[in-house]
Amino acid sequence: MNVVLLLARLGPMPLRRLVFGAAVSALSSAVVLAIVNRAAQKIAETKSDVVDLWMAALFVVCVLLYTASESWMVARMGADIEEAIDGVRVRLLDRLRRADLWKLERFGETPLFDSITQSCQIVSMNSQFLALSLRSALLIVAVLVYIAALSPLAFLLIAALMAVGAVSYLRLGEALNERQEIQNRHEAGLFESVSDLFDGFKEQRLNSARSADLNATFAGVSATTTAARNEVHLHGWQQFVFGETAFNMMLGVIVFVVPNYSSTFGQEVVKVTAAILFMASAVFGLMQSMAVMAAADSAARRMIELEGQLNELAEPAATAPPLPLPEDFHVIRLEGIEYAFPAPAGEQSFAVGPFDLTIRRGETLFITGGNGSGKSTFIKLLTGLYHPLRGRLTVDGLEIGPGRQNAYRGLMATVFADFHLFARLYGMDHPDRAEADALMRWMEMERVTSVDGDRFGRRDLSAGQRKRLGLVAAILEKKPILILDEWAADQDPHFRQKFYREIVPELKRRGLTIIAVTHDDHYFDVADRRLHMEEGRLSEIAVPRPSAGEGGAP
Ligand SMILES: Nc1ncnc2c1ncn2[C@@H]1O[C@H](COP(=O)(O)OP(=O)(O)OP(=O)(O)O)[C@@H](O)[C@H]1O
Repeated sequence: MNVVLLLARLGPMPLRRLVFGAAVSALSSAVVLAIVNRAAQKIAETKSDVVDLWMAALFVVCVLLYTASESWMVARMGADIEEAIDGVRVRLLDRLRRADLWKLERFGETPLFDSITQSCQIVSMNSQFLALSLRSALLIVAVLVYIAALSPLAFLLIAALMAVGAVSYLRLGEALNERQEIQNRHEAGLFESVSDLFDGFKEQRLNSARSADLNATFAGVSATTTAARNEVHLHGWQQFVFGETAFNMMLGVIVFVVPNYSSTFGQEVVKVTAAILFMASAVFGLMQSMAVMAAADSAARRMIELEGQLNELAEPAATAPPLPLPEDFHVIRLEGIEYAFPAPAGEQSFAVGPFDLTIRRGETLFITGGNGSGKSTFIKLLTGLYHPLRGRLTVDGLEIGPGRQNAYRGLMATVFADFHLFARLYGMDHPDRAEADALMRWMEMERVTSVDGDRFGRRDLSAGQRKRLGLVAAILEKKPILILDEWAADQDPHFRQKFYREIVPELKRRGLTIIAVTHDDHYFDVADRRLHMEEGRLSEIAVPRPSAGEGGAP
């Protein structure tokens, strides 16, 4: 039971509480049955309608005990399972945070979204059924013990019938679980289709053929999901109807079979029948809970599995003891660095390197090259987001292994081509207000938005404006190295010129080492060095210097 495993992560106490609550609830319920039977028998024997007050008082106590223990158990269980879910959710996010980039790219987003949102919700909504299942199971055991005390023969027959019924019921449950798994896979496909529609909303609105095709594909995925769901419902009901039939058979056995083999059973038949009918709510409750629990259990399994998978996605830097690096470094050296993307069978993988390169502090380096030549891959290797297959990276002679990875990354501020503008300036407690305002003016953004505390006032901006805010955030980080991937690609001609002719030189003057991927050949002269990428290989090209009196801008 994966929900139990989830709960066990909080230590032994929640499980003990659950068993204790269920036992008290089941026992008090069974005693209620015994009291009712006893009281009814007494009335039948004495033919008197005088109420036995002691028995009535005991009855009230047991009913109150049942109510209190049941409410306490379900409420406690709900709180415990929420705490367990919270723990898993936080751990999932923490592991995700420290995952290796390329392993994460391979893993995909869907299972992560599913587990962090949907699975948590399913477990949370259905967890109380675990408490009810356990209480129902214990109540059934208690009633069986009561029946055994009344008539050992009836007990043996009922127990045997229940054992056969339970095994068949569980077999049907296994078939149901398989269908449930198939349904989950189809639902993940449905989720992917919906994401596709959201991500490509504009494109599909502008092209009716694409929109119709997308719709047909979505309808197909939706139909298979519906079919899978129907299968689940069908198997669920088949299982339930089988359970009901088996239960009715038990009553038949009591009334039609047992009297043939026991001469004394006539005195007990009413009590045993009452006991079985009393057990009905527990049996049907258990059957229903098990169906619901199957969904919660498979969601809990997905959460537990994902935790394990994310463990494997963690990069070595996440667990290695951290080692420091001097912030005032002088040189970064790449020696024989090579990397290749794993390729599907039969296809050739894209490989970059070997890179042999020295970057000196304060240099402005432009990385140029055609689309798909490997510039962004090089940047990911340089920033330590991808790990080279061969070669080594050093800072002032210190090798960047797992222990120094975080300190090394700490030297850099970045604005990637597909950068994300965070809701808050995470990691910056109190950015200097005056400096932030000055930067906003420098980026010509002061009329559009502002830095309020540790967040930007607005984030619903154009692509070029968002990039400007990304640069403000990167400069505010005050890191010695600034890495920009096609930063100016979204800028208008005026600001592009300002970026290359004013901003980059000023940042260089402030001592920053700037490494920028660019296609803007009019401004290559701004760099100290230009490295050109072709099919994954870097070569240095002389930087054109404007002759005296010649303006750099086009
Ligand atoms: N996650 C990935 N998995 C597999 N292959 C990848 C992955 N990312 C990039 N590639 C491949 O690596 C090659 C280089 O990609 P990269 O993004 O480094 O090029 P680029 O020079 O930055 O191109 P552009 O100028 O278009 O941004 C491409 O052929 C691409 O197919």
